[in-house]
Amino acid sequence: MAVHFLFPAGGVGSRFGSDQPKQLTEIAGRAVMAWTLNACFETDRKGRAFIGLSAEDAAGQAIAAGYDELEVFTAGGERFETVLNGLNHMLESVHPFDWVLVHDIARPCVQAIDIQRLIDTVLVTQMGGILCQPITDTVKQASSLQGIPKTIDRSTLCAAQTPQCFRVQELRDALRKALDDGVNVTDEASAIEHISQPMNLVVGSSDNIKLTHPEDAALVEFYLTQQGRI
Ligand SMILES: Nc1ccn([C@@H]2O[C@H](COP(=O)(O)OP(=O)(O)OP(=O)(O)O)[C@@H](O)[C@H]2O)c(=O)n1
Ligand SMILES: C[C@](O)(CO)[C@H](O)COP(=O)(O)O
Repeated sequence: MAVHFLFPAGGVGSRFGSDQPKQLTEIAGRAVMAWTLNACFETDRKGRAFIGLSAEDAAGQAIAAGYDELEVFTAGGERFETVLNGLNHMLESVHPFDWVLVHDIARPCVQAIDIQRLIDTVLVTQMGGILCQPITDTVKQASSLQGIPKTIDRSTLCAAQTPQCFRVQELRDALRKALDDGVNVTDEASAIEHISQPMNLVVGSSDNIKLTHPEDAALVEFYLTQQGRI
């Protein structure tokens, strides 16, 4: 079965706060979305690649047009809607049992070696999986900023990254069910958890950060430099 990429790229970056979608931010002369796509296309994926963009995002559309292998679909108002649009679009022409790697366009420091390890794990086990990172801080349960918070055993916790890889139809159906059931879906794994399916947790790299706040741009540049990509 093929392994495809789906890039949700319809966000506006409200927490980043610039006057354009954050994935258009230039780092060392190249847009964040281009750094992300270049890293992903270094992998041995043997599948197609789809990107969800807003119709108003002319600059994003222009960058996407520079990649022959990218197929564009229309993004939704929320991340899960973009992913759902993409999966529905894919199911018109790919095999439902194919695998899809969903990767935030806003994670430009992802390394091909980590994506490849996720792909290999999924294909060997024939079970979906996600890249993740063990939590290093002591974690408090804090429903308010007062009172005595509970400390949570961090050995049971990890931070979810992307890519997250599942079968195309299973993920589409799981996302739909999660939405029908009113479950808050911030990543693909949330939907798969809701249908009680197991998945692989593949430890990735701590530099696979998401460009979220303005200060993350300097970190992205630092990590890309450290990786020898700048
Ligand atoms: N309607 C949306 C919202 C988000 N995303 C994508 O989902 C990924 C992760 O989302 P996030 O970091 O939340 O991006 P934004 O929505 O752009 O940021 P913010 O929440 O700060 O507005 C990004 O690649 C973003 O482009 C998307 O495809 N469609
Ligand atoms: C998918 C994700 O990047 C995994 O960490 C995350 O869930 C996106 O959600 P956010 O609320 O926009 O950070």
